[in-house]
Parts: sequence; C-alpha cells; structure tokens
Amino acid sequence: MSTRQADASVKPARPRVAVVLFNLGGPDNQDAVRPFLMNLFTDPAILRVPPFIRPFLARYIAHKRVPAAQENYRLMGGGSPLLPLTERQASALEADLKQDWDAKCFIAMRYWHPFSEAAVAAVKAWQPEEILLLPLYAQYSSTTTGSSLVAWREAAAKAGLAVKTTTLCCWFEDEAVLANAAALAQGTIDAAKAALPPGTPLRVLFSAHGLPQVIVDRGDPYQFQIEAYVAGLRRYLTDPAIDSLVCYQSRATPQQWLAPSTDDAVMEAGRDGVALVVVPVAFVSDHSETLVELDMEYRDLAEKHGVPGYFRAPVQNDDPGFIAALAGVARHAQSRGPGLCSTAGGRICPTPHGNCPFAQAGHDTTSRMAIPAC
Ligand SMILES: C=CC1=C(C)c2cc3[nH]c(cc4nc(cc5[nH]c(cc1n2)c(C)c5CCC(=O)O)C(CCC(=O)O)=C4C)c(C)c3C=C
Ligand SMILES: [Fe+2]
Ligand SMILES: [Fe+2]
Repeated sequence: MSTRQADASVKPARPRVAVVLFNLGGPDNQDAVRPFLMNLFTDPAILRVPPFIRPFLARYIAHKRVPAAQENYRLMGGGSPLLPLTERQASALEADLKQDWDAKCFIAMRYWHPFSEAAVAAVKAWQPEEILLLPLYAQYSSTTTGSSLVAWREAAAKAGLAVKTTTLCCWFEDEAVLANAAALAQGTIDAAKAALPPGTPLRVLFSAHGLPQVIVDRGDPYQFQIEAYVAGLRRYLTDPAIDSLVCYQSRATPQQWLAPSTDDAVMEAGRDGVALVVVPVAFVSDHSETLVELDMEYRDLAEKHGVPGYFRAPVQNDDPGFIAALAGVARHAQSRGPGLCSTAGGRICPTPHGNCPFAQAGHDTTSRMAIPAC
C-alpha cells in the first residue's frame, strides 16, 4: 500500500462535542406566565437593586405585567413559540456539525423550561469530550448571555460536570452571519419597493431589544455590539447608504432605556412621510417581541400616524443560510479552544476596553479576550 493510500484511509478524529444553545425561554401556557416573569425579575442581572428588596419588587413588577404578557401569549396561540423554534435551530445545526463532529445540541433556557439544570444533566449523561457554549444572542449583554453563563456555571458546578469547555461571548462580527441577515433584510426592502407607489421614500428601522441606560453606562457592551452589527449588515445591502436608524424596543421598566425607542421612530416616520421596513436585530427567533410587538403594536401605531407603508423583515429562525453561518461560528470557536474569546478569533478584542464582555470577570482587555471561567 502506498503512503498516499494509507493516508486516505485514516479517518480524521470526530470529537464528541456537546453544543449548548442558550436563549431566554418563554412561557408555554397561560399559567406559566407569572412564574416565568418572577424568574426573570428575580434575576440580579435584570433587576439591579439590593438583594433584600429584589423579591418584593420582582413580585410587584411581575404582578403588574401578568395581564399584558398573558394577552401577548394569547395572541400567539397561548404560549411562546421560542422553544419549538429553538428546537428546529438545534436539530438543523446538529445535522450540519455532524459532518465533522460527533455533535449533539442541547438547549438551556434562562427563565423557563428547559433550564440549565436539565441541560447540564442531559449533557453529563451524553458524556461529551468537549462542550461548546453557544448563546443564541449575536450581541453580548450581561442581562442575556452573561446571565445564562452564570446559570450554566452554577448548574455545572452543582452537578460536578467538569469537561473542557469553550465559551462564545458573541458573534456580532461574523461575516457569514451579517451577509445572511442582510439578505433577509434586502428581500423585504425589495418587496416593499415593489409594493409601494413609485417614489415613496423608504426608511429602514433596525429595531433591537432595549436595555436600561444605566446597565450600558456601567459597561455593558450590548449597545456597542448592536451598532457594530448594524454597520456590518448595512455593508451587504444593495444600497448601504439607505435612510436607516438603530432604535430600541420592548421597554419593560419605568427607568430610562436606550434611545431612540422604536415607537418614537415609528411616529417620526409618520411626521416625515416615509414608509418603513423594520429589521429585528438582537433576536434570531420569532417570539412575542417580533410577532406581537413589531407585527401588531407598531404596525397599528404606524397606521395611526400615517406612515405610508409598514413592512417587517423576517428573523433568522432555521433559515438554511443562517444555520450554515452559525455552524461556521461554532467550528471556528471550537478550533480556537477554551480560554480565548472566539468572537475576537484571537485578534484584538473589538469591543472598547471597559466594555469588553468578559471585563467584569477580570480578564486582560489589552490583548486577547481570555475567558478565565472556562
Ligand atoms: C428589565 C427587563 C428586561 C431586560 C433588561 C431585558 C433584556 C433583553 N431581553 C431580550 C430578549 C427577550 N426578552 C423576552 C421577554 C421578556 N423580557 C422582559 C424584560 C426584559 N428583557 C420581559 C418582561 C419579558 C416577558 C414578555 C413581556 O412581558 O413582554 C423574550 C421572550 C419572549 C417570548 O415571546 O417568549 C426574549 C427572547 C434581549 C435580547 C434583551 C437584552 C439585550
Ligand atoms: Fe426581554
Ligand atoms: Fe476585551
């Protein structure tokens, strides 16, 4: 047998990798709305008040919000579609990664089932050689990815799960992700232009989930990463200079949130006489904030304020181009191994110092983004 034949017969190693997908979770029925909201508002990453006040304030805010939230979930058929959509993403991603790895995807939701504890137990039972923690948030926030990683680490420590782990903070700079998101937005821009009377001016609203301003002021990199993501996405549009605006939706507490708000931007479009294409950013799956807030509430607001047209771009869900891009993100992360921020890909951290996702954990923000806890 020649050397060439011998090499061809050697199969590359297929690492046994558990890929853990994080998302927020949503109530699956009307009775789950109250405990879901309690889980959310008792999270110290969400409600930043002294610990002795938090349970009381959480109960008060959750109680106030239950009727409106229940109505939102009723409008979507009784519960959140987030878990079924995440399950579809998980099986499509798993099929892609299985080309190279003995891969299995697990889902860990933060505020409703399946929680991190259940995901840790399932991962442990599967006995992986490696774990890849992959948040389904392209942009890092201490309130989303940060909170999910804390919950995962606590659950893993409690269950004695100690396996080589690679953690992704975020993937807002990934070119394949940006190109795919831009293609989804461009499809809606083209459809809007075809549907509107010729000459109707058009504005694109990049609508991200909002965040209390104080959280950003204390160093959360979310707003920076949203703006960088939108700038990257615009590069792939047919007309990168198209009239557009980043705005923030879903304000959930009375304090000041990131501005401008999406509802202000919709009303401004009415005053300016421009039609709107709304592109959701910060979400990769449909849920109440796309299906109710964007598709019903802001559409009604646009009509009321004389906006000449209102179109909403799709979110990624299990779009094949998105899943392929996410698989690329996962492969790249795994090839870097633990200890490095896979977003930065070993390059200089793209986030301004002080706002680096893992700065709070005390890593070296001057060079590579090390992840001390993984
Ligand atoms: C202080 C409150 C909240 C912060 C901060 C916040 C940040 C944040 N949330 C998402 C994504 C999602 N949020 C979802 C639901 C949801 N979020 C809040 C509050 C805050 N979110 C509430 C009260 C709720 C419940 C729904 C409601 O009452 O309106 C969901 C799930 C929705 C579903 O349909 O299942 C997602 C997803 C991001 C990305 C983010 C910060 C960057
Ligand atoms: Fe939220
Ligand atoms: Fe950094």
